[in-house]
Amino acid sequence: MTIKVQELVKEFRRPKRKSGRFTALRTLFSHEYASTRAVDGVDFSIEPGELIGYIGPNGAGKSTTIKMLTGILVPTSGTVEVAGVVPWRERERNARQIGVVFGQRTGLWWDLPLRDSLELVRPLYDLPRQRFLANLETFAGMLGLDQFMDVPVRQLSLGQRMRGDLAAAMLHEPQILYLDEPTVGLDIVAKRRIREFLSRLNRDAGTTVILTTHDLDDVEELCTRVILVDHGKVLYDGDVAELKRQHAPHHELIVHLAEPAFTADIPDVQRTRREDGFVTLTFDPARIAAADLISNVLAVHRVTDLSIVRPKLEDVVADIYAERSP
Ligand SMILES: Nc1ncnc2c1ncn2[C@@H]1O[C@H](COP(=O)(O)OP(=O)(O)OP(=O)(O)O)[C@@H](O)[C@H]1O
Repeated sequence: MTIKVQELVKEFRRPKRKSGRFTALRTLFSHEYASTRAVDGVDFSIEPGELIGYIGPNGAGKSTTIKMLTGILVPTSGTVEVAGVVPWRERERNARQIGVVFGQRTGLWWDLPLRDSLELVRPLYDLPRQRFLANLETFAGMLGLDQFMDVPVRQLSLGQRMRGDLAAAMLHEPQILYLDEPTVGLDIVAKRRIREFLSRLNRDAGTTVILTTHDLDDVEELCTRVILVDHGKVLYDGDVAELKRQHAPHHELIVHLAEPAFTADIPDVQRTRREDGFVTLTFDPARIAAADLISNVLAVHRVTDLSIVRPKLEDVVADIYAERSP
């Protein structure tokens, strides 16, 4: 069930807008086009059972890539293989092995109770009744759907609807799940529930999960690997921890001392006294381990409080975006 993407390009062309009188008419008959390279030579491969964060700023080309992986869009050039299937050539075969959830839209029937809406998934995949019912029970249990199975989809809260969408995407037991912003607009509890579900699915069923999101806490909590894209190109593909090491190598130890002056002299550590009386010690864990630093401080001072602050993925990524934006 490997996903292989090579030199993937998607260009959108639209007629150049003409200015002056009869704008719409002149645009309609114009043969000039403006083109956007939404995806500009992307390569990656994903092994079965990985849980990947596919991230990047607005307009980076994430959704366009997901749409090519799911077979909704045909690329301008390049290749995609999902378990040996070229998604846009064999859409139906591809659909049987993947589940898709777009956070901004629902795949459920608005006017039907959730149960009936999920029931409509069955014929799409020719699922035998017994298998369908067993899966429905499993996912309803995992996602806590039982209380609102009989509520029309239009009356569900965003979080409840998203859980319904996740169940709908998983009823045919796909081995790959694509999620485009599954936690957008959800409160903290609903987000946590979705994250727990994805983590369990990945751990217990070995489902490969590809997740695009602007909520980097989703990535930090769920993913070990991240693919960072901007302007249609891959900027980074690898470990979340390594991305942090490369861009924000320093951690902070924040201490509060019983005595007024900080006198411990520790090489490679920068210290600043904060207005609230705490001292911030900035250190590189590759040079000195947090535990050694703490012992060094405790050897000289009586400490009344301490905490360690590690760089957050959100800050690291915000810095990368900021450096790149014109
Ligand atoms: N159907 C389309 N026709 C023309 N241009 C498009 C189309 N779909 C996307 N684009 C353009 O392609 C670029 C990439 O869009 P895409 O939606 O893939 O980005 P994204 O990374 O998913 O962004 P976001 O985080 O805002 O959802 C953008 O410049 C967008 O305007």
